[in-house]
Amino acid sequence: MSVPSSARPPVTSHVALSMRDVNVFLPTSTGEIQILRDITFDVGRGSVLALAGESGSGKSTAMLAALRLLPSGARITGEVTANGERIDLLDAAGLRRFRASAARVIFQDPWSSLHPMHSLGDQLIESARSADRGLTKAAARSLAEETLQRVGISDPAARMQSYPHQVSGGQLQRVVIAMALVASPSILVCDEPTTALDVTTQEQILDLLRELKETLGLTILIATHDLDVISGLADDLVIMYGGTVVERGPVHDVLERPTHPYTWALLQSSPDHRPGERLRPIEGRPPALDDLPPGCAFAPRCGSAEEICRTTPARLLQIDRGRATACTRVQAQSGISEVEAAA
Ligand SMILES: Nc1ncnc2c1ncn2[C@@H]1O[C@H](COP(=O)(O)OP(=O)(O)OP(=O)(O)O)[C@@H](O)[C@H]1O
Repeated sequence: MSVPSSARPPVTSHVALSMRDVNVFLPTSTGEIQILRDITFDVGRGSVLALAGESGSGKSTAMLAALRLLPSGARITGEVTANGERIDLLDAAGLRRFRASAARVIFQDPWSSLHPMHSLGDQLIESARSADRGLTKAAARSLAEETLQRVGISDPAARMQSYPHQVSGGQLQRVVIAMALVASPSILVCDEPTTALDVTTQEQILDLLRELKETLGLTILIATHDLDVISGLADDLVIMYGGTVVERGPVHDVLERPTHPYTWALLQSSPDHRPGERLRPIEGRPPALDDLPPGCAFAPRCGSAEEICRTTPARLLQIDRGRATACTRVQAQSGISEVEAAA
């Protein structure tokens, strides 16, 4: 018996952040290039969803699209919903409010997230007051100190006086996380937040994110190359390839029973799941986004590809409760067809 195969479940109140058929086009000297294709996923309220894939698969662009932080000239279609609000329809004032308080972003490199000439305290206070204009400077200061304590910075009052160059990378990433938290966001978007840090520090930052999810009920969308990040922190996993989602599901299901040959190849390329290890490249090269093959984008690198994979575009379809795959062969084996999906 087949299960319902729509890969687009309705957005419910349990969903904090949702992307529906999101396409992103960036301008080039000769026109525009499509970076993302039909991205669809939900991040459950208070849960962690990881985006994984090789470099260039579109993870960062998907995160920027979720916050409408794309470079100028970018064109986006589809729907982005956060806390029940259509982000793709917000005007400039609505967007400023959304980014100042509801959703905050943490980038890979903590040094680039902070102004080198301003004290950490001033930057934390500014961040808190950008989210709540009614907050006095004194209240913002005490919120900043409390938050530094929460993220594991000792002697916060003294640390507030420091400048970024006086603090180690791991401590600085904690400060960047505190800068996000002073805004009391419900959604934290983390773009490879540990990649620039040494392995021990990576572990500490991951522990902190786990703790914040548990104690504050934060919803976290995280992009990563690191399988250890995925298995220890995420509830759900989205695998991206060539600007599209090729597999989606609960993290342990996907890691233990991958359905898409690309997911399988990713896991094979890093069999030990060692902490801090970046995924080793898979044989062959990722596709050029402006020259995708006519069928499945992974077919040229896929040892199991058949004629249909090379000729028919792959579509992400639900094959089991909570599981979706874009592998045409697996869909056929599961008795799922696109006709059913459209019904
Ligand atoms: N401003 C831009 N103009 C043109 N192409 C871009 C731009 N930004 C990103 N791209 C292209 O979009 C694709 C996806 O990039 P993106 O940074 O989203 O991938 P990623 O999976 O996050 O990679 P990484 O892990 O290396 O950060 C890449 O091919 C990249 O070259």
